[in-house]
Amino acid sequence: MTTTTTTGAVKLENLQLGYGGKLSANVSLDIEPGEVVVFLGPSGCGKSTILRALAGLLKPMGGRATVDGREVAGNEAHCAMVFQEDALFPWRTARKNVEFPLRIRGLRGQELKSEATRYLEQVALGDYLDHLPGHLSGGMRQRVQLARTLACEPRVILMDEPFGALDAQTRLDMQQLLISVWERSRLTILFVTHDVDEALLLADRVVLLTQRPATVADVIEIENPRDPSAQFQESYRLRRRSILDFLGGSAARA
Ligand SMILES: Nc1ncnc2c1ncn2[C@@H]1O[C@H](COP(=O)(O)OP(=O)(O)OP(=O)(O)O)[C@@H](O)[C@H]1O
Repeated sequence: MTTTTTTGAVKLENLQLGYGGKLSANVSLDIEPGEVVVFLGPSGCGKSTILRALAGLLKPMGGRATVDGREVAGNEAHCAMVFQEDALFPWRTARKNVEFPLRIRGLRGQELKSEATRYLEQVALGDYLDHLPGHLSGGMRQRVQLARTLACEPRVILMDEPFGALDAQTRLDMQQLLISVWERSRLTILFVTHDVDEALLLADRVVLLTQRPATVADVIEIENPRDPSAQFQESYRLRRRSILDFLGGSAARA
């Protein structure tokens, strides 16, 4: 992987997570700065739980998670989350939504406006600055959410099935948009999906998780990450088949 990114190293060390004393995940994993890691696993295994812990929304039952050597605590500023259902303020325009984290960062006046505009232009929404979320399509709302996430200047972006609710074409467009955003920012991205093709397109590494409690079953290095033409290679077809077999086997055992 060629990247000059120096921040955004994520380390999960025997990280145990759960609810009401019941274990949902027990994972160890080292993620390099600027890496895109995609989690795949059976439904309910604990994928979202891992992201929630990194966002500081869930306290570990054991072990630890660090970002650049610093233990993740509540309200983790270094990690920003993008959910499947957009979490925009419906009464604020696209630009005002993006201004929100910028205000927290201390920006005001013309600088606030121009920075928010710049982030929205990065996601090709420069013509929709004053639109309310309700007047935007699902894909556009996800783009606003991505712009708002970038405006937080996180070291790590956590994406929980962000394109799961979009139609097939919009989903492909969003994948390409995310690739172009990543190429510019080189941020570390942890991404959860159920879609094997999405995982194989976006990831530097795909992490296969077992049934609940999620543990790391396998880590697959992708040779040509973010190259759409890779899907026409035989190696892609074989890898895709083996992942589908793994997921199918997990579902059968559940
Ligand atoms: N707030 C909660 N309270 C209690 N149990 C929970 C809570 N959130 C999740 N769980 C349980 O923890 C387990 C892991 O949930 P999680 O949402 O992380 O799975 P997932 O792999 O992301 O699922 P899916 O692929 O279906 O989205 C599930 O069995 C779920 O029922």
